[in-house]
Amino acid sequence: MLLAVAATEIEMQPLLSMRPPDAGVSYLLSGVGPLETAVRLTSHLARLAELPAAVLNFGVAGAYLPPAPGDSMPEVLDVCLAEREVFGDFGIAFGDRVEPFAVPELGGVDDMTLDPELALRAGAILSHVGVRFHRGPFVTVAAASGTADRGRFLQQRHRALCENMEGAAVARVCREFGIPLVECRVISNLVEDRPGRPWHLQPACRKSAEIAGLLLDHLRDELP
Ligand SMILES: O=C(O)c1cccc(C(=O)CC[C@H]2O[C@@H](n3cnc4c(=O)[nH]cnc43)[C@H](O)[C@@H]2O)c1
Repeated sequence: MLLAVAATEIEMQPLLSMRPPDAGVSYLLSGVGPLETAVRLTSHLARLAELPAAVLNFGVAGAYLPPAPGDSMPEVLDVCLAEREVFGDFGIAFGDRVEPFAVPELGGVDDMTLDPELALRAGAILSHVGVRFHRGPFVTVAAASGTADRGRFLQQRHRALCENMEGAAVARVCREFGIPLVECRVISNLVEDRPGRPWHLQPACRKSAEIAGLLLDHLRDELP
């Protein structure tokens, strides 16, 4: 059994509408943000008689701007596969900067490498069908970045591709339960000064659901 997790109806619904009910896959709406996600996912997993073989976290994300002109970064509707997930706004905020606590004991697990084998498999599945994608670190924030400066800070601090509001919480819970996680998102917007350009939420959600369906179909056949 695989578990597909998305934050909102607008991200989940296109996947459900394009797939028949499937004995090999279950679905969970995590809600928006790391707290709601950790609570709902933990509560869901704790009630299962058998844990899923893997979790897929999918949906949309905001791409950080290129650190220097000409640098390659994801653009709107690009596909991104996570190598790591980091809690980007855990610590002490100085304007757009976030610094870790000086006392290490105050820190929890805030930087997680995702299952490398699963990430490789997911990458191979995407490549096999000709889907181009970016691979790299993702940042999770409780407060979506509203300025390009904050985005630039988080991008440079973590060498990250994009930000979202759930992935690190999913990673932390999966680590606790010993479940491999793969995370794949499609860019709906750029992290820039608000209000910025309009978001491409609907096409990004549709594309993200198509990619999620593809990954679920292949991984369901490959995993125990
Ligand atoms: O209206 C807003 O300002 C707003 C801010 C963040 C997310 C939303 C959504 O409706 C989408 C839900 C989902 O999208 C992820 N997401 C997408 N872009 C970003 C971003 O630039 N920063 C953080 N999260 C983003 C996130 O995982 C949300 O759960 C609306």
